[in-house]
Amino acid sequence: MRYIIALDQGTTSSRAILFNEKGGMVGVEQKEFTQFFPKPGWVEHDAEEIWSTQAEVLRNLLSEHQVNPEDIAAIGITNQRETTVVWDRETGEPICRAIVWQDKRTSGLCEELKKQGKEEMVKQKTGLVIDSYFSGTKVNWVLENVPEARARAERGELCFGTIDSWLVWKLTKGAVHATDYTNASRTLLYNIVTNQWDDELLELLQVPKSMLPEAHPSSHHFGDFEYKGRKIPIMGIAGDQQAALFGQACFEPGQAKNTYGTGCFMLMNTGSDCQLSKHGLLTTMACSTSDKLTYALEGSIFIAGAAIQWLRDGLRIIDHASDSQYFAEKAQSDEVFLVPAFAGLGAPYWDQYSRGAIFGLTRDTGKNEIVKAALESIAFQTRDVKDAMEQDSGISLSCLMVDGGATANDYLMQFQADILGVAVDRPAITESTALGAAYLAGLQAGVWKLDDLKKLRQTERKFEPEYAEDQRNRKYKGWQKAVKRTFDWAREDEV
Ligand SMILES: Nc1ncnc2c1ncn2[C@@H]1O[C@H](COP(=O)(O)OP(=O)(O)O)[C@@H](O)[C@H]1O
Ligand SMILES: O=P(O)(O)OC[C@H](O)CO
Repeated sequence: MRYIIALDQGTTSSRAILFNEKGGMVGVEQKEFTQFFPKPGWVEHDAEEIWSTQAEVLRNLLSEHQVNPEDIAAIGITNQRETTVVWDRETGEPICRAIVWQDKRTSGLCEELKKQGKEEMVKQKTGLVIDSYFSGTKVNWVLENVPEARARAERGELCFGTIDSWLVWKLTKGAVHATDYTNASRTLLYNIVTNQWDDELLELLQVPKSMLPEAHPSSHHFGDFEYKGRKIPIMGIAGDQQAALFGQACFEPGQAKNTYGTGCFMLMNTGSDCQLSKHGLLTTMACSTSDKLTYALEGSIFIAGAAIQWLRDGLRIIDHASDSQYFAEKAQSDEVFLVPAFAGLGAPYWDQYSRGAIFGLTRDTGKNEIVKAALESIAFQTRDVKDAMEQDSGISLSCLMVDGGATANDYLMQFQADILGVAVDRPAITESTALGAAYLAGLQAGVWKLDDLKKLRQTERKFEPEYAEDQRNRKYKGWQKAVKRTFDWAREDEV
């Protein structure tokens, strides 16, 4: 039996997952790591801790399951995207903490770039909007604010990478500085039409070219990790959301998935068509197994499962995320709406000044109603994105493939089907992200062919919509009214 290891480096935890050649999950190791919130709107990770937790779960997986290193065909890496690491090429040490995708410190620079009228040029080249979410302004911030950083970067002494690059660097002991197209396409520095780092964008954000990793297709031999005297090849890399699209076997144009984790990310494969959105979505690169490029439309929602974490850790009204289902089912009112714009709003609104709010409170509103509104906000945001996606692509979704931690919640899944008016399909393996990374690596290692993978996906449960049309429309209108009222809230000149 041959095995593939997926390293899944997420926003809140590092995981290592062992898959066998039938696509079955044989083992999982997971370790959470520290989230730093040094100032309002700032979110940081310690890149060394990311590496140490990732290395630890990999070691534990290998020792726990006593797999012969000879039987491991390849490693695939998948990662939280956009999070920015800058390290010293000589010592391999990060020069500051990693700036996380949720971090808003570069909102001012983004605003400035928009005022300079750069939005259209950036969109045409990158498929993205100008937002602090992406890596480019974060690299700029590091170079401007860490002492000596700019001079060192100009001298070619510093490397920039998203988390995949950082892990490859560490796994190969500094021999390889690389990334894949999916991750590169989230930096605001990569031209997704010409498929290369873009000089005009590098100039705009003042990032020296010498800092950048080499970009390759997602299935590619990136380098080797030495374990017990054997070289295990790293054969796959993809940003976690593109990996999930691949892991859900959405290989054909028009197929879409939504991943419910800290945020929610809906992606639709658009094939070789680099379609730019007119409705607030992003265009991004999907996984490529060769030099033939594949694109996707993406709706990025910043706060989804994180709203449930907030109920647990912030408000402390639930003990476990899974308790949210129990309280939501006991709720009496249907009129409370919670807009979890804790980090502004992503797709399709892109309002970095929006902030969270709860609407429709009355004297009888209690914990149950708030919990229900938080869960439902995840489904409403998904509906916003799904409508935009249908308008952009001209395709009506007949079914939505779902995955990620919060899909364990049956109340949420049923409400999702109800508010979308289409079926929601939960697969037997909801670890689509890791599975996608394993598929990419396994394809390159010759363990699978693409046709084999199509047969591996199995549905665990399909949630059919039960709402009548008018009920669906009434609820959704309430959400639209609520979300609009949060716009521009934190803008200084707003009265
Ligand atoms: N049963 C549940 N109901 C609602 N939300 C849940 C449930 N289980 C987990 N979550 C949420 O899902 C998220 C974890 O999912 P995961 O896919 O591991 O996220 P990530 O990869 O972003 O760290 C957390 O934000 C958590 O609050
Ligand atoms: O780590 P996740 O699953 O929250 O995903 C983060 C996304 O990649 C951010 O773009």
